[in-house]
Amino acid sequence: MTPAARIAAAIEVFDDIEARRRPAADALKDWGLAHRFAGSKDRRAIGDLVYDALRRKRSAAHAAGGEGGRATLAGLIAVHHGLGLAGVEALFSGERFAPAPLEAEIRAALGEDRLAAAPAAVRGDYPDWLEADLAAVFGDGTAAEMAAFAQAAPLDLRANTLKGEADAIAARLAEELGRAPERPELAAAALRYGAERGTPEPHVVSTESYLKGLVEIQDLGSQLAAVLAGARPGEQVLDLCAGGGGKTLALAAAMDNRGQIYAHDSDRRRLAPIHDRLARAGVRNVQIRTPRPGADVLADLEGAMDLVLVDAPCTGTGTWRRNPDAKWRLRPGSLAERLKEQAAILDGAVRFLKPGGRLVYVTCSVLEAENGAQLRRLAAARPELALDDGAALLAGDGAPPADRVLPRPEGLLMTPRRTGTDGFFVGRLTRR
Ligand SMILES: C[S@@+](CC[C@H](N)C(=O)[O-])C[C@H]1O[C@@H](n2cnc3c(N)ncnc32)[C@H](O)[C@@H]1O
Repeated sequence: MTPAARIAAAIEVFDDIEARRRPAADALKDWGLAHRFAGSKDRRAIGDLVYDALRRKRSAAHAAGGEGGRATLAGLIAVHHGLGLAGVEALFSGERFAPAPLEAEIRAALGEDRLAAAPAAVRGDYPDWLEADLAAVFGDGTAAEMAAFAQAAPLDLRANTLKGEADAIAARLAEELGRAPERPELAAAALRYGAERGTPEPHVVSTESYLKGLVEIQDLGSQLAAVLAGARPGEQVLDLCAGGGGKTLALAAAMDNRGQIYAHDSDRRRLAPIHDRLARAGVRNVQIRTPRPGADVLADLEGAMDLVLVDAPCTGTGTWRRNPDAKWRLRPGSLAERLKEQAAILDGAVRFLKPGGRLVYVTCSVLEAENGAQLRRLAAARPELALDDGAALLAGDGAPPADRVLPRPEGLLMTPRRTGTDGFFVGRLTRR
């Protein structure tokens, strides 16, 4: 397919996502099934365009003075991909399989610099209803912080130190993929393949390193959240919302397989992949506590934990680089639901702490209501808990330097702009 034909396909898929309010992955899959002539390179390029257009939906459409797939793709290519009006006109040629020539209004808008004077929510590509929440956290930096959420995310890996040295694992992966990973300075075990337009993401999951459990796919922010949890060899640790076990595996590596981790999730289907992942990674200090109807499967852990990790269900605003369609689907009602769940989980987590035990709370959200406000509420309701600030968290081994995170009174925030990660909040309370 020509570059112009790929853009025409991206416009079609984008409009399908918008019209039917469906996940981007489903719309792309359907397009692929209906256009079997398109090769894998074409499908990937179309997918990249669609995801990029979703990340920059507001700013791109605004720059092109319209809305919908045509305006958004035209604005994306002119402004964000740097091709300018002439570059877009060459692609929107109306020739076979290319998009039809630009409407006069789009051409006129692209001839101006409409973004410079646009409101922060347009420049930063986020929904208006979150303006106050985001400004409360980022202040004047809101548009810049959120613009970083509109960039494509790298592929981050964690070298599994239970199976080898990070340097040796990086070298092996470089050989298998014919491309050396970067080594982000913020975590000793982190490996990274940057997202470069036009360069396909390496197929890590088919490498021997991956199949043998030498590497896990995990955003650097998630890796750092596990480091900041501060699990030490020999401790008793409850991973209360373990899901597929991303943080469980990182905790086990930090503990060098010593001590005990109990991995639980209220949803047994979410927990299901953890069995294979633990085996592949050579983890031996995890007991999986699968929920059973009517049973308290964690009753014996009451008052016995050095560390309880609550990696809470959240709105996922921190993952908008990877899930840009979720950014536009999020509604106040779902935020309210997550807030209720988080409060209930936090309240329920306290019973497991032994005196001196730490409750570490993690979300992949940047919204204050889901983060600091939850911990302030819990600390006020439970005088036996002391709320630690961000500085205390950063004093631990392997923590990122203070100037790379946004310190908060109740913990700290990582963001794409500051930390080069997804958005993550980490806070900690200690039982007196
Ligand atoms: C952010 S995800 C966990 C991700 C996981 N820790 C990881 O690192 O891969 C949040 C998880 O919380 C679980 N969850 C929701 N409500 C819960 C509850 N009341 N108790 C325990 N887990 C819960 C969800 O099923 C979901 O798997």
